[in-house]
Amino acid sequence: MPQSGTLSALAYIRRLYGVGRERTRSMSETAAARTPVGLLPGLLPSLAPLLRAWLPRQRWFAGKGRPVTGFSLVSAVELLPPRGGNGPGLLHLLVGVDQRPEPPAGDPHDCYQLLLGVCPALPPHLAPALIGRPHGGPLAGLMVYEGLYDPRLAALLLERLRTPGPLGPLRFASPGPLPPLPRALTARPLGTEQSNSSLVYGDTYILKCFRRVQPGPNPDLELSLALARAGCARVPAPLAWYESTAPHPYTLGVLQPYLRGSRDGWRLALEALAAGTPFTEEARALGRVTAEVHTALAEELPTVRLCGPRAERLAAGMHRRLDEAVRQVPALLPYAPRLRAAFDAIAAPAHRGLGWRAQRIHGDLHLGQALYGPATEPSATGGSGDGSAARTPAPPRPGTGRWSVIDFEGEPARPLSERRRPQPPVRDIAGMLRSFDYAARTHRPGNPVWAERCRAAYCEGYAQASGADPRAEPELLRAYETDKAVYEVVYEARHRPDWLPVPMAAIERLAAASV
Ligand SMILES: Nc1ncnc2c1ncn2[C@@H]1O[C@H](COP(=O)(O)OP(=O)(O)O)[C@@H](O)[C@H]1O
Ligand SMILES: O=P(O)(O)O[C@H]1O[C@H](CO)[C@@H](O[C@H]2O[C@H](CO)[C@@H](O)[C@H](O)[C@H]2O)[C@H](O)[C@H]1O
Repeated sequence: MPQSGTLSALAYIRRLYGVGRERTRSMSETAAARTPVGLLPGLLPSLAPLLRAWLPRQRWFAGKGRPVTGFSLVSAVELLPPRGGNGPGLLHLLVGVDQRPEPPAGDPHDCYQLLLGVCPALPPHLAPALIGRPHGGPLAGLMVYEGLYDPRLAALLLERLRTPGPLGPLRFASPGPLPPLPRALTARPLGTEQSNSSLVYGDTYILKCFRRVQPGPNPDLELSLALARAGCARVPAPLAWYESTAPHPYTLGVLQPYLRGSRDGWRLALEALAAGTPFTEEARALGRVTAEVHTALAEELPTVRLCGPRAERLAAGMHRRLDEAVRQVPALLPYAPRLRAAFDAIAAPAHRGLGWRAQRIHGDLHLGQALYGPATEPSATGGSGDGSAARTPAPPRPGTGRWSVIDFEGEPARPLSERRRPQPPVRDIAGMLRSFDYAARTHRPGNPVWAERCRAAYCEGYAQASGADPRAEPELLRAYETDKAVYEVVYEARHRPDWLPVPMAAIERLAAASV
């Protein structure tokens, strides 16, 4: 076992998992990083049948429901060469996926980040990670699997993040040196697969690997760095990240401190509903935190006023998204005219020379993005002086903890350029209001009074901390709630059809309300 927190992690991996010297030599080899020229010919054609079956089953695969018609290799890096010894290899691939029909706007194909483990025989505990065994090509006869599920490969990725610098088309970066690695920092994939894939290292760090990537800085990294600069303690500050520099700049992964002992707001809200207890104090505190985050973002990044054509474009965007949503989910059609009235109402002030304040925002705020944790800061390493892992604190009792906000990526389905634009902060508030409604409707029996109380308390908390009550702009709030509900209808239809009635009930309510 390692002697100290600053051990060579390679030596640690070697000892812990019995990875041979020949194999681990690859760590220094990878520093000189190569595109695996020997692998390229035939690699993608041999993986294509496996990926065609495996990709659409992944929660993070955005193109569900449209057959995959082809693949293209955007980049390939051997983080650990396959066939280098007895242990596994790790391939980093960026793969373009062609589907039919092509999306009506934007890129004709999506690009996904894949971290593929490769080994001669898969240990039984990794059986669920199997992608398949290519019949031909450079990996013929080897097992190809989801590399993030293999703690040996996850450890390698963390070690790579500790040594900033280029690696072929990849670049590893950090704002400062990582704290010493605590002992026994075992990696586990986060159980709940969401839009991306996350690995938790010994309850100390969390590494989020983005799946569908788009060229340009991912706002999850960009905004978390800005908030760290602003000294906002409500958002875990990035410790390291990796990106690709060629052929396109993609943000690929971000390492943050893991907030031990915290629980997400969605679970807490459902528990409160089940216990029949109010959630208004938590909602009020969350409103205050949202205001703190918005204030810090407005201090750190540009703000604008959306007047004239820019305000009209806001409404036009909502109309466009509704058009597309109706195409995908025809059940929206009967409600569309009434929903459109809500969108038109926000363009009206533009005709009177008025406008809306806009700034960088979270972009996909809901209860699952708020973590309620112990009021005191966890230590940066999670380790005690001797390098042993710290005990995970018990989750705080209601009223004794504090909220943090995570996942500033915005709505993953939207183009990155759109997600990075300044937007009215009311949009985030609408997202959270929708979430209280979601929780209350998911619970049996539904509890609209609970939701209404939470919604009011959340707005009050926001007003207390920012001086601006979001309810003072009712047209904007309603338009954004409607826009969010439309997004949710498409999201649920695509990812969780059983949940479709939840946002559809909101659509019905919003369409029935008078403008
Ligand atoms: N810093 C953190 N500390 C503790 N848990 C976290 C942290 N960041 C994320 N999580 C957990 O990981 C889950 C997924 O993270 P998120 O950033 O929302 O990923 P995705 O983009 O895949 O939805 C969250 O719901 C939360 O439970
Ligand atoms: O957390 P992600 O960035 O992956 O966000 C996506 O998935 C969310 C669900 O996990 C989805 O949120 C919707 O369901 C939530 C309950 O599960 C609810 O609290 C939210 O209000 C509702 O929008 C989110 O929209 C989607 O982008």
